[in-house]
Amino acid sequence: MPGKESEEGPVEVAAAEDGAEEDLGGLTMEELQEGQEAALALEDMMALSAQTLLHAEVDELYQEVRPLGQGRFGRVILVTHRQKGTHLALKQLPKTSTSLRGFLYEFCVGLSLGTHAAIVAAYGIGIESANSYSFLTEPVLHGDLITYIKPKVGLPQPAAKRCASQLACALEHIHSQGLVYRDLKPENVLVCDPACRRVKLTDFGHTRPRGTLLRLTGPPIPYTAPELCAPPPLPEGLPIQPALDAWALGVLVFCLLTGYFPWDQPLLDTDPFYEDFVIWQASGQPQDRPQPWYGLSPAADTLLWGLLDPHPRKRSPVGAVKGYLGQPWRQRDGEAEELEQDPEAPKGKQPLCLAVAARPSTSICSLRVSHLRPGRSLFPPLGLGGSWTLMGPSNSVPIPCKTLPGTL
Ligand SMILES: Nc1ncnc2c1ncn2[C@@H]1O[C@H](COP(=O)(O)OP(=O)(O)OP(=O)(O)O)[C@@H](O)[C@H]1O
Repeated sequence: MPGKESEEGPVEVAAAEDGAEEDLGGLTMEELQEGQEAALALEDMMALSAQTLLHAEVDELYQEVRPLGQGRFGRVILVTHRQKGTHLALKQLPKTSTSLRGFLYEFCVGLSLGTHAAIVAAYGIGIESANSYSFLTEPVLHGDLITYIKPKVGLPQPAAKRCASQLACALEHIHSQGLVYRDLKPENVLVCDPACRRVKLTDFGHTRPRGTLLRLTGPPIPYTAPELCAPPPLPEGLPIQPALDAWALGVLVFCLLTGYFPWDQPLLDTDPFYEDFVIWQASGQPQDRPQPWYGLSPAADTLLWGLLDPHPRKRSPVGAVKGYLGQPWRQRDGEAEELEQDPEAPKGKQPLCLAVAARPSTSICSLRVSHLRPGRSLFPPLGLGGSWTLMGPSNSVPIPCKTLPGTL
């Protein structure tokens, strides 16, 4: 997404003369300065890039080979350079939905970060055409990570660890530049080879300097950190911190290891899966472990509890992943089974696996139900949408809770 200017603004330094963190919405003076330096460096780069934009139609310079992807804001095409024959990825943003400033912002952030091995390299070529703005990056030809995460299974453990470690390094690099990425999700992670050995982060349209004031503008998604869902500390919004990315990394690692989202939204009272997680974090008792978390190892629990701490100041930094790479992240398969069928589990919390007929899809898929507590709902695996009818274990008798609407 190209950089948006509305609803965002820098924090006023003058508000913090006595160094009180409250005046800065929880930011320290040092953190604020780091963000402001990043913002100034980007402004300089945007001014220079505006002067060096090529004015041409894309097909005068490049030959289209095939589409690589389509986002909400732009399409990405594989092209070849007409003289050299080099393959490149061209992201094209229509002028109807993208301002020159928004384009320059995304272009320059990508350019300043693209030197990292786990970030898509940018080529510093920006083009203004009659109806669009475009820039060029390296093409990454094995699709995005979402297609590799098997629903209800995830990725093989070595691949999950490699992805987590490379993404943690990429995010650390972004944070070291005074920026917050803000859009970590599998769709923005490009895969370089079929075995998922190397991945690269792309799409810097949401990246902002640390301390930029932001409000949540749409409904939260699993990757949205809880502090963004709460009323902001300053009237203008929440000053953003790298902890937002640490939360999203925790959710992504959970998805990689299980093939499930841990919750739909990190909202107590609204999302029973999040509520279960917070109860388990508070008690630390094995019997409170939410069903979707069965199968994870103690090391994965500790790592994820740190990244998913609801308090941003206590949350582990993204680099914490590196300290856990030498330990298993999943229980042995047998152990996971034993846990699921634990006869000692209290009756009211016995996990249950039910068959669900998905509509309008024709396939029958098995979904998990959180706990046998009244009012508790389905735990949706990744990648399934539509509305659902709960069926009994025999796969024939509908359960009294009838049709559950559910859209992913
Ligand atoms: N360098 C690249 N090489 C190969 N495919 C790419 C590349 N960059 C992007 N894509 C593909 O194009 C899709 C859309 O790109 P991108 O996320 O940059 O667009 P967007 O409009 O900003 O998306 P969003 O809706 O998330 O804001 C990606 O999900 C990916 O599949």
